[in-house]
Amino acid sequence: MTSLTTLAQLILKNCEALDASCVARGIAVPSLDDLAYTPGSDVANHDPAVGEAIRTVTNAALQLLSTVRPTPLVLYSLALGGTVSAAAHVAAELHVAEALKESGEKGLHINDIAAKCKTDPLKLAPILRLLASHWVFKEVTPDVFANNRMSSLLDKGQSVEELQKYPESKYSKPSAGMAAGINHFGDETLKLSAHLYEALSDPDWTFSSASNKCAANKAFNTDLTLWKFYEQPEQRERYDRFKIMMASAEKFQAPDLISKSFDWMSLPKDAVVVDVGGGMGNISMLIAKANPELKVVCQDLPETIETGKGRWNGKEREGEASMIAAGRVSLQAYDFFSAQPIKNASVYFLKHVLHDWSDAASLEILRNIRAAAGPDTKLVVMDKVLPYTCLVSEDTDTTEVPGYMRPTLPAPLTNVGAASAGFPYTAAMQMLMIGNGQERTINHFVRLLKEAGWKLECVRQSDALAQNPSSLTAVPIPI
Ligand SMILES: C[S@@+](CC[C@H](N)C(=O)[O-])C[C@H]1O[C@@H](n2cnc3c(N)ncnc32)[C@H](O)[C@@H]1O
Repeated sequence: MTSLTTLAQLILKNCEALDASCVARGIAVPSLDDLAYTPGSDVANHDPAVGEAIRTVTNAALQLLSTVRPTPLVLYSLALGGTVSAAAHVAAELHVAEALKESGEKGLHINDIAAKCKTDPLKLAPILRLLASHWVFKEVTPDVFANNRMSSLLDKGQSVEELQKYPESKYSKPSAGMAAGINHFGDETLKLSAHLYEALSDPDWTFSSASNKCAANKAFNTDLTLWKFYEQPEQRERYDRFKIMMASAEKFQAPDLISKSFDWMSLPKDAVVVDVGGGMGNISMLIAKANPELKVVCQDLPETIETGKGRWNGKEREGEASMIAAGRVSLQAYDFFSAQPIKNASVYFLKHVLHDWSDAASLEILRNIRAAAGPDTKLVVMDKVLPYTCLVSEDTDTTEVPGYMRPTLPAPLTNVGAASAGFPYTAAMQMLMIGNGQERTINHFVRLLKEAGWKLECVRQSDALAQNPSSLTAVPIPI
């Protein structure tokens, strides 16, 4: 039987290890009341042992909280999670963090904050109080709020006056990526979430794999896929915000993610790597820079390829422009639902592509590549490998994929997913809502690839809980 103290002891043991790691790094354990966040000041770093201890603390603390709190209350708190997202969205849109910047730890009265942010103090107060109860902003004295470590991340790097005068350039500073993400989640994600059941319960949509029969279509009352919807002139602000969020999210990924995604050195000189659905070519450039003997072709839809060509033209990007001039990187317009024009490439690389699509659509993409593949071709898929929330032992799971990291749990923990603090599962929900897409478990990948004529040869993972995308290498099999 699990006692509360068993859980508490697990937390204690791992907190001691984290304290020691902070001492060894010469940093203080950060306070949630710190006035600002600075990169590198988190307890978390890239040390795997630190990551493991954090996951255990997270998991044990969440299990402890869910155990001691009244069960109906735990469920209601979960169901009300969307209100926090809405509150953070309002705070970021009204520029509250910027309004509080000057007043430091003393903070500002809610009436003054509301006046600066041009809103009603009686409406803003409950919003800030909900956030403060989650350590985003701090109520320093009654009705007086100040910034803290978490709310400082909402600061877009401009004054309230500038932001109000030029709203179209509110995300122009590098620090605005976090606010772009908060506003995307509080706008699109929240709207889509509210329409998920409507999409699932529509009798004509329930079993549809079409990417225009999902929550996004109900939420925005459109027949267009989300990507086509975004391309409409009146959706420009949302689309730009999405791109800024994606670009800033890349910074949180492990820096060696791409170099470790495949044994690039094993390829012969002038081997062709096709980055299918490669966007504007960021990843193609990374591969080509690290492996100057390869020829990398980035394929994407015509509009994206055109934008990409402009992007690698400027003076500040001479390195990239010269790789294009030398033919090391090229950009090619191509729709991956049609026949693949490059035959027998050494590698077809698909990063963050398949998760956007249902199984039916993914099979089409994979089969088009399979038809172009030669006997020595490798397929590299980079996506999350979604962990099961239950523990799977080697005895019960017969999947044998070299490199697959089976999650483990110290007793008395019972929920693998809790250690991830939800992240891969919320991503899976987003994929479902934006286009009937899927984040997939290892067995799901094995099945899907096999059906398209590929055998999953190995997987490279930096962690077992999908905090980073994994890289799956497959080889063609007879169809
Ligand atoms: C999530 S992004 C991933 C981009 C890039 N691989 C990365 O990881 O940064 C998905 C990409 O698929 C592209 N895409 C969507 N539909 C496509 C299609 N039918 N043919 C080719 N590319 C497509 C999008 O334009 C977008 O660049």
